[in-house]
Amino acid sequence: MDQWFLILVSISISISISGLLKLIFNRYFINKKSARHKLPPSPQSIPVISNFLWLGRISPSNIHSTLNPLHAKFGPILTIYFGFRPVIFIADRFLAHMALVQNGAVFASRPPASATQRVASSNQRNNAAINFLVAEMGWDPKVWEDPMAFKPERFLNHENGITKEFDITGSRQIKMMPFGAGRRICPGYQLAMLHLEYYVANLIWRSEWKAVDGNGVDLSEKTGRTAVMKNPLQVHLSPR
Ligand code: HEM
Repeated sequence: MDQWFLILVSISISISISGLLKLIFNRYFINKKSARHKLPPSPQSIPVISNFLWLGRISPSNIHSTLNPLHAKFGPILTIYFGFRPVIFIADRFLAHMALVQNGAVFASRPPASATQRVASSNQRNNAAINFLVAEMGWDPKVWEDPMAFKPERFLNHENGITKEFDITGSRQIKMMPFGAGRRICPGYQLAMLHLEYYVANLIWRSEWKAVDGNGVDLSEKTGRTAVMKNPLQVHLSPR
């Protein structure tokens, strides 16, 4: 009986070890060789250990501080392995337009929702998840003058003396993409825009707003699960 038990345990251990070795071999030798020309650059890392460390290092609250230096070094598109899964990060609006609008059909599939993928709009091609760093695009000073300032008039386009609404769908070029872009753009974006405008217009129409200390509104933000006001707005509200 004892002998059979030992034999069974030895067989299970051998199978587990060979499975693990095969996974590592595939990931580091076969996949890397065939994917070298396909996947964007990736930071050098200690095999296996670093892959799992990224899982803890990149979270919604520190995604920008972790990725910014990597983008500065490797460019606007890079690959990070989360465990054995390649995750591609795109921080450039031209690349986003190329992927989501010009090649929309190729990038139209989606993975199941998970914490990191909720950070930004994401797609999946084969086994690689692709994340678009939408906040980076919306803060680009090359596109937006003084991007953090409250200037609602920047969303109005003037063409041949005619004022046109800003194209939030990014169909011609992406300047910001709060609703995604291309084939899988949020189908509720028009309803959402209407609702938001209606909501804000009513708040202003029905009530007078005065900052408590008489100062202006502080638009600086901090990141938690989502971006929130660093110094929350305190106001005196009175009916008009
Ligand atoms: C301010 C409000 C809203 C924002 C910022 C927003 C943003 C988004 C974003 C970023 C996506 C993902 C796009 C992508 O994967 O590339 C999305 C998807 C989606 N949104 Fe919205 N959304 C809003 C309101 C709404 C409303 C009001 C509806 C429905 C009435 C809606 C329905 C959907 C659906 C069904 C999808 C999935 C589309 C797909 O995967 O093909 N959204 N939204």
